[in-house]
Amino acid sequence: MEVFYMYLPLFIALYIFTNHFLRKIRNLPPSPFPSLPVLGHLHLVKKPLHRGLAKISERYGHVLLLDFGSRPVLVVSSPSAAEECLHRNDIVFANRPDLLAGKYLGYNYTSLAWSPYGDHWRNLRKISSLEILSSHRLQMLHAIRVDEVKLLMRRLFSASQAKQSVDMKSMFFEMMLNVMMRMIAGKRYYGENVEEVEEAKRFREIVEETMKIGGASNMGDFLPIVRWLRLDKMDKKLRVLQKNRHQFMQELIKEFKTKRPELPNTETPETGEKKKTLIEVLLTLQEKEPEYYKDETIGSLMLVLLSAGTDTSMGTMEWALSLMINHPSTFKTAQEEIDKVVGTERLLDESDVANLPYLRCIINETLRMFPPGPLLVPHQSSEDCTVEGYRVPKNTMLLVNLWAIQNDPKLWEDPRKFKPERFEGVEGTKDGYKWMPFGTGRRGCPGENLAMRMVGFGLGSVIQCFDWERIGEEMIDLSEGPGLTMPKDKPLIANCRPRPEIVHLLSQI
Ligand code: HEM
Repeated sequence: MEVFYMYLPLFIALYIFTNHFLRKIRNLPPSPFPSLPVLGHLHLVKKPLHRGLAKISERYGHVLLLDFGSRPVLVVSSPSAAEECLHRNDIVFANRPDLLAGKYLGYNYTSLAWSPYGDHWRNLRKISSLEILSSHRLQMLHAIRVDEVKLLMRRLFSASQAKQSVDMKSMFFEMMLNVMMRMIAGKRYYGENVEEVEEAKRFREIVEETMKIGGASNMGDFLPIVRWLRLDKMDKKLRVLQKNRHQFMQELIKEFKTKRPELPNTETPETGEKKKTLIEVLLTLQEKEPEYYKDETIGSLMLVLLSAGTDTSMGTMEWALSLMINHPSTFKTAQEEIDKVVGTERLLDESDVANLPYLRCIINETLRMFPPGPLLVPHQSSEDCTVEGYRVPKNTMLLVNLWAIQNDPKLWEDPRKFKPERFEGVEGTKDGYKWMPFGTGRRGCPGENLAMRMVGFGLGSVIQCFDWERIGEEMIDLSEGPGLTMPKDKPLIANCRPRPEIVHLLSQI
């Protein structure tokens, strides 16, 4: 035994060096030295993950193969490498890794966001695209978004009359949740005559917890020993969270099945077409194919859309308004643009956003600096492939460091400066994978159209109707908090004053 301990350091050193040289011989992408037994490169990776990985890439290169414990992880942080993965090798990388989050929150890898590339995923994606996220559907459900933006304006107006500061994180969240819930299940949680406060609180906690622990930074995913010894309690946390999520959705489905709420204004006047919510469509499909469209499948799809749609869009509006309050001249330019295009005799409508290029530049710049998916959602290779000449083995997890690409000083002048003007004339183009906050390719975000409409509409309206001020001398704190969707560390609390020229419109809402 003594001899074993004597030679242990030698064995470890031998393992590390052999491993390192074998990588070169096998033409694998570069990786920092050393990769330790058991830990791999985890000792080098600091949180938040996107920043920690950006530091490593700065030093070792924009295509890296890291060992997260026992799991090989390809980290790419340049537009050309991202293009190779998400365009040239799009199908190869269209899988998701088998992380704990996908096991628990993704209904054993069967939900839209976690399911492997294949027929089941294609079907879920088709249903969500056709039945809720297509331009046609979005147009049909336009009235819901108008209602909810008006409700937000009314609430802000009342708060300003009462000289109260407003918590814009909550305000935007509540608006987004109402929009999503009404489009999905014809139900709202906030507003006058709504008695669902407890349910809304429950769902908010569910979304917050999902974004906190639902990602790719759980140690148990990489170090089996952590799971076996239950050192990070992650299995338990995820199991409890999933129980709550599942229960919430099943109650919603049950309520819908027993009451089948009559939705107001369910026909489009122009076509007479019925405005079905997603849950109605899914329950109709269930009648035809009960084996496939189980309550669990229906709940899982609604959960993915609700969680993916609410936090991301809300966060973008919150960051954008925070940035503008810190940059009053940008805010003024946006307000002047709205006054010129929309005027002060009517409220801004979603359709106006197409004619407000500066507002769109502000949104693009916010998504560049604070992308809600800084590492996208992890992908995984389904077979061997090559990236920038290196061999990437099957079952390698892929992290595209979008944050690093979108904040790279070699690609962007003064990347940490808020300069919406940089998007003038080029906005809307993907510009060679330099800017892709919604990802791209087969697994790219299916909600981009809805998100851009809602963010533009919500943000444009708060700019048109109110002037904004900080609550104290200090600038709005722009620190990032922990969590999947890059939340602000501290919620945005601010004062709003209705603009005198718009008061007549606000008092009529
Ligand atoms: C500002 C708002 C949003 C941003 C920045 C955003 C961004 C993203 C990103 C980066 C991904 C991962 C892409 C990849 O893995 O390559 C994604 C996936 C996804 N997003 Fe969004 N998203 C937003 C809003 C929405 C909305 C409103 C919905 C729907 C209601 C939605 C539904 C989804 C779904 C279902 C996926 C998983 C797709 C799949 O795995 O096939 N997102 N989103």
